[in-house]
Amino acid sequence: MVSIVRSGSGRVMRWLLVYHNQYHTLWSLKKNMDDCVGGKRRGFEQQRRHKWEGYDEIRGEVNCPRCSNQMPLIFSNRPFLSSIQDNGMYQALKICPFCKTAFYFRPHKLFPFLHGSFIEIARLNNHSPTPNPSPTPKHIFHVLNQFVVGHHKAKRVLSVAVYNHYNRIRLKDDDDSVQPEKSNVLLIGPTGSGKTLLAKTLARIVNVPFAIVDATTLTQAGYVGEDVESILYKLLLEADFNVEVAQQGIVYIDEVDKITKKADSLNTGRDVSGECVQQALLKMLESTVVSVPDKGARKLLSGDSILIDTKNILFICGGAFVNLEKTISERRQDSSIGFGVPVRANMKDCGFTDSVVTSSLLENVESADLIAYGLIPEFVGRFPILAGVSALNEEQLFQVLVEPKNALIKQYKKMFKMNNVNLHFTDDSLRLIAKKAMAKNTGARGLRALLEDVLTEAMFEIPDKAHMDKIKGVLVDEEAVGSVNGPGCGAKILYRDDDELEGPARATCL
Ligand SMILES: Nc1ncnc2c1ncn2[C@@H]1O[C@H](COP(=O)(O)OP(=O)(O)OP(=O)(O)O)[C@@H](O)[C@H]1O
Repeated sequence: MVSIVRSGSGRVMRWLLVYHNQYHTLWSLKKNMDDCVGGKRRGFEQQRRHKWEGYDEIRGEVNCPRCSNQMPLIFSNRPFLSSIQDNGMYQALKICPFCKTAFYFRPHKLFPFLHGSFIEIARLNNHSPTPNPSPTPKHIFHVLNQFVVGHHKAKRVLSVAVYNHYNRIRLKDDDDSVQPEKSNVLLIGPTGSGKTLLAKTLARIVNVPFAIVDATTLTQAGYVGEDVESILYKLLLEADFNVEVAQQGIVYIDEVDKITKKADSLNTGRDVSGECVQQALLKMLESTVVSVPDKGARKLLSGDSILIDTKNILFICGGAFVNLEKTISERRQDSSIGFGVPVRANMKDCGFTDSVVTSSLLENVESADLIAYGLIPEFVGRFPILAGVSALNEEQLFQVLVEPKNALIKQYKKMFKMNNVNLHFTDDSLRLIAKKAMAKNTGARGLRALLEDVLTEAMFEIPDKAHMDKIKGVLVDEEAVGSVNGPGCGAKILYRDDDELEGPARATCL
């Protein structure tokens, strides 16, 4: 929920903005709108313009439904075309200055509350060269909170890192010899904890192109696999081949823990060692001009290439670094914090759970731990910002299901709504799904698979037009989900005909 403040008056009136989903927004006006309809309009500032005399404007601040940045908005009952007769309807057209997305505000009714929806018309220019104005760390943190559950400390670290990075770019024309260096970020945390989501959301907030690559597929030129240059080709693609824009994008390199010496010893089957891949990445991570083969083809086969300067590209690397906490614990023991007793054992004795111990250790990760793990010092040196995220606990998995703007439950409800069917979940069923995901140990990644299991049969049945008008709704309760280790009967399709319960649930549940 976001409040909109009416401007132009000493008395601030708050409105309530409720997001339906990313594109459509329901507007509610807390204050009874009685004042502003039927010609009374006492509550609003009336701005008369010479050409459009007689029409009213309502000024507000809204958060862009796409990028969440705040922008001013003016609703007017002035028709968009002078040839169209005045129908008294308030409406607004707006291009978000941050993500360059054009929206039309279509009101449905003004009384008793202002109701309407945002319609995305077009994205004019996907990305702007330097985000202007650069969102502040607090704003970045606030938006991250809307999309990513938990990881409070990592979000603060990332908010500051991204703010500084883009501020640093703005300094580029300064004559001053002081030039802040680039600070790439290394995110450490278990699978499905939201590392990629964090990086993706950051790119969205600052509205720059974003590319994801898997470190395990990278290799050196001449070997089977992707050359490191292909990373920049992906960024170029995202930037619609606008080199200036691509040069300020964010690259997320996943699974960097798989290009360590330790991973090599597990025989990954690659032609080149992980260490060679780290070496190949070094120049790009820092600042160099890379010749990116056109069409992403290999340099040897292709004629043309595009030059990309990486000095303003923010690289975020992520990896699970399984058992890294042991290395950290051993180091801390050496530095006598544990008085000879392993730190982990110490903390466990104090009643901390395994995950709390792990996350607290990961928050104290240092470059030396990563070198001990098998990253080469030169590689680690290019990541001055280290952030640890811990495995999500059961409560957080529950929150992932319902709270983020793009929460899974909201996505499925929307899909069912497309067939005019309401999907309901009981609170207990969602908690059970979270429990099952915990047992699977795949973090939030496992939640979607569990929901698919429960909903597939219902999704198979519902679009069948013959039954659609008879359907009252679809219910997911504990029985539908089953138990921690066993499957349930699947979502229950409720028919208008009283006691009728059909679909996958019928045989087992009734
Ligand atoms: N903290 C979180 N808040 C909200 N959603 C999350 C969170 N963590 C994971 N998810 C959900 O789980 C999905 C997978 O997460 P993501 O890919 O970011 O994990 P990851 O840590 O990068 O995993 P991996 O290391 O395996 O790549 C996301 O698309 C998102 O829907």
